[in-house]
Amino acid sequence: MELKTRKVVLVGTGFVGMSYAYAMLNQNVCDELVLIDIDRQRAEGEAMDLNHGLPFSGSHMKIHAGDYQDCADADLVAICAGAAQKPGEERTALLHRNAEVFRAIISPIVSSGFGGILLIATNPVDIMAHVAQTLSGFDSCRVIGTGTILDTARLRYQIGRFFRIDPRNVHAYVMGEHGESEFVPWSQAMVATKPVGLFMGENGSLNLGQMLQIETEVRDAAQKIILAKKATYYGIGMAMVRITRAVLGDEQSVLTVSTMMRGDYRLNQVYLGTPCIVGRRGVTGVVGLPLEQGEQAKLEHSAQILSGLYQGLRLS
Ligand SMILES: NC(=O)C1=CN([C@@H]2O[C@H](COP(=O)(O)OP(=O)(O)OC[C@H]3O[C@@H](n4cnc5c(N)ncnc54)[C@H](O)[C@@H]3O)[C@@H](O)[C@H]2O)C=CC1
Ligand SMILES: CC(=O)C(=O)O
Repeated sequence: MELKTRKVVLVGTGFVGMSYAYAMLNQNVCDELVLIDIDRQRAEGEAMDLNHGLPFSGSHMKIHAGDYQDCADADLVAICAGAAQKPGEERTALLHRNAEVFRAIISPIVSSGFGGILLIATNPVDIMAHVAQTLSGFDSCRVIGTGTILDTARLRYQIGRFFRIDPRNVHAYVMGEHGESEFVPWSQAMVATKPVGLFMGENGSLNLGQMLQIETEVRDAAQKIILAKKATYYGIGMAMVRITRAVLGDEQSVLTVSTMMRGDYRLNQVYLGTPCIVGRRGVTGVVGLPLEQGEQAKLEHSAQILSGLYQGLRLS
């Protein structure tokens, strides 16, 4: 019996796209990786460069530049195409430019007959995932935004550093918009199974002021990196690989991706970041955390901002 190959198409071979591709190669995540960019020459050059790393990787991945017809039999299409923030610019300032980019990209993906999962990283990612879902007409479970997975990684890293604990043993989430209105539901933050407020590490326990400081550092991390080196890409590239692995391996992993709320947290018809169950069929469930009243209000505030911006596009 012939084994089914795992095929991924990447649209947008800039900083984020190529960090994703490089991590995909190093982690040997799929059998075929196709690179698409409006700048075909760039996609071809990137494919050549990655192929020259194959002899060092232990991977047999087939990597090549392609076009939208390649989406027809792909398991997952990842989109990182579009404009990125300049120093001081908010993610939401990119909305209209990137909505135009998506009008050009989504239609040929759909026309190819693509039946897999769409993974969106382009900012502002929650609204861009919603735009992709509307333009494609796909069931929302098949259209996933990277949401707050990167912010959550930044949070886990910061809490781990404070307590000198492996971040993989920190279970805490950033929820809401991947942007200014995101927040940490501290009532749900644990080290191992112990609430973060009760945990004692080498530096003692985490007080409210320190929690606020960590939350602010997480929220401002992107601006700080963009000011220092123009763009952020390694973290998001690896986060996208994590989501891709969950989909291709049908892992049913809990990841803070952006998905359409359908009555979850008493919210409807808005994409935002929340812990979700991710597998072969995309998002198969939203993990409903018992948020405190103030945390629920922050989530609703985030939803209101995202919903207003999406509706301003007048797509449907
Ligand atoms: N979700 C997240 O957590 C993160 C999202 N991002 C976002 O990812 C996006 C990409 O960022 P970078 O890679 O740094 O930008 P970049 O400018 O390096 O790359 C963008 C690529 O998109 C391509 N492109 C533009 N229009 C296209 C079209 N119509 N069809 C095909 N390709 C097209 C460009 O040729 C370029 O290669 C930005 O929107 C950025 O804000 C960046 C970091 C984290
Ligand atoms: C650029 C961006 O969205 C981030 O690094 O969080």
